[in-house]
Amino acid sequence: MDYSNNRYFDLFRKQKENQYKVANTNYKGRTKKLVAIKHAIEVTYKDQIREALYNDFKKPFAETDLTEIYQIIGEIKHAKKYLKSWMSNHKVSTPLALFGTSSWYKYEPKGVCLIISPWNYPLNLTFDPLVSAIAAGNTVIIKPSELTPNISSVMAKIIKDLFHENEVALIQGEVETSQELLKLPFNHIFFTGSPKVGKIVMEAAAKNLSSVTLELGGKSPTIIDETANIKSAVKKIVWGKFLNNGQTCVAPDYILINETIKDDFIQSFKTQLEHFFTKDVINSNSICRILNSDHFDRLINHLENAKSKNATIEIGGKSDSDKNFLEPTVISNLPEDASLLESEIFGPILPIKTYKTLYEAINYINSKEKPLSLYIYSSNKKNIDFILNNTRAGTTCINNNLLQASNHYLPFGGSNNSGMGKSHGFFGFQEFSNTRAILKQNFKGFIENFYPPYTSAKQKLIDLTIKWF
Ligand SMILES: NC(=O)C1=CN([C@@H]2O[C@H](COP(=O)(O)OP(=O)(O)OC[C@H]3O[C@@H](n4cnc5c(N)ncnc54)[C@H](OP(=O)(O)O)[C@@H]3O)[C@@H](O)[C@H]2O)C=CC1
Ligand SMILES: CCCCCC(=O)O
Repeated sequence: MDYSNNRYFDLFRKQKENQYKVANTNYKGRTKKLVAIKHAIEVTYKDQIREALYNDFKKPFAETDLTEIYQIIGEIKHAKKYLKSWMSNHKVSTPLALFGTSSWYKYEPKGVCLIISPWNYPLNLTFDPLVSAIAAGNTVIIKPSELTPNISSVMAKIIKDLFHENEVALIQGEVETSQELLKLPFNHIFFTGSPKVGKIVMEAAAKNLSSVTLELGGKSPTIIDETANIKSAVKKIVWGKFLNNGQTCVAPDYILINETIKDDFIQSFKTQLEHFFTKDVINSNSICRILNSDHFDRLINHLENAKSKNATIEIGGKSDSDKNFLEPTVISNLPEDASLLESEIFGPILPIKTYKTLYEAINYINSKEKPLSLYIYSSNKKNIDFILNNTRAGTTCINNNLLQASNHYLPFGGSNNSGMGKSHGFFGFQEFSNTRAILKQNFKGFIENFYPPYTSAKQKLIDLTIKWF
């Protein structure tokens, strides 16, 4: 296939020519690169990162520190701690029939990789896979979102500071840039974004049989049963829902609550919201803005759709289009065809559905696509086990939310429509590695007894081997 007319082919070719030099960097060399990234984001560029994300969509410094910078530092510390083991030869047992051989497997780099990342946690969701890719010994081309230009420019500076373009390069650009890059025969593509675009990426990857990791989104349900500690559940859900103003892939998308505790939940929710953001939410410095007018309009359309179907606005509902601001809003009595119950909300609106029995709640969840996250608030182990055993999800938190995305020992990712492949820690390292099996013939063993010609004596030996070994 001739890629020479592709405007990024020259860069791709340089990385391809450089891939074995990068691949053969030892443990110390790879951790040195990771430590350089850690220093850049927690010292050299920290203020620029904070300012850039504030200028992109008023992300509070505290949230930048916690959900962007800290997440990457944790990922790097984790990789540093375990990379030597991950990179080692992993010996395996030898079956008797293969007597005379020894076997092991090792993780080898996939080669030249592409990372396409979204706008909502741009540093975290670009550098987290980058840490895994570097730990696994790959070269990387990065295409961040055009929708957060300030942080993309800072990330470009960091990458240019630390890497030659034949190892890691960041290309700023629009959708057309992604589409042009997707035509190239990358060894692996790590995409984070919507299921809609995930399908486009997977289709493009198929043309070159590039392997993919798809970190997608979806409607993450939160079940609250009658045994839940309501006050505790509300505090966690208000935090998880309005962190990044609901623009979080693992945010609780909607609530399924036992009908007997709905009113208590609403009352407690109102109190908690005021405690976090005061009554004057629009001027709170503890909540970011909706990214842009497109997303603002999308959310207002959801609200108008709900009102047109006589849904109940339990909390909030006020907006200010000049500031892309929508109050944290809780809505109940939504009909099944309400748009809020159909597409991922990705913003500060929380639909509430009541249920009579757990079966009803589980059947509703299973009528939808498999979610990225499923949350359970309950103090009844039987209920918790029943939900876990009768639903499917990429990740789950019990009596909390979001935290499963911050434990580097856990695999992070979706299932089917919410994604494929996993990231974070060892799982991210594996995504950017090919597991190579190796068997070595050390001395004469059994196997040559089964070579042709197949005499009756050999057939007897084969029968014995199958029966006993
Ligand atoms: N599983 C996870 O870890 C996460 C999943 N998500 C999901 O991502 C979505 C929100 O992020 P968002 O950025 O809006 O997602 P999009 O899918 O719209 O965009 C993701 C990336 O793909 C690029 N892109 C957009 N359209 C195309 C196209 N037609 N061809 C090639 N590339 C394209 C975007 O570029 P540009 O922005 O420049 O247009 C961006 O870099 C939500 O669904 C959310 O659930 C978000 C965070 C984490
Ligand atoms: C708390 C950090 C979450 C990052 C990925 C997301 O849910 O969008």
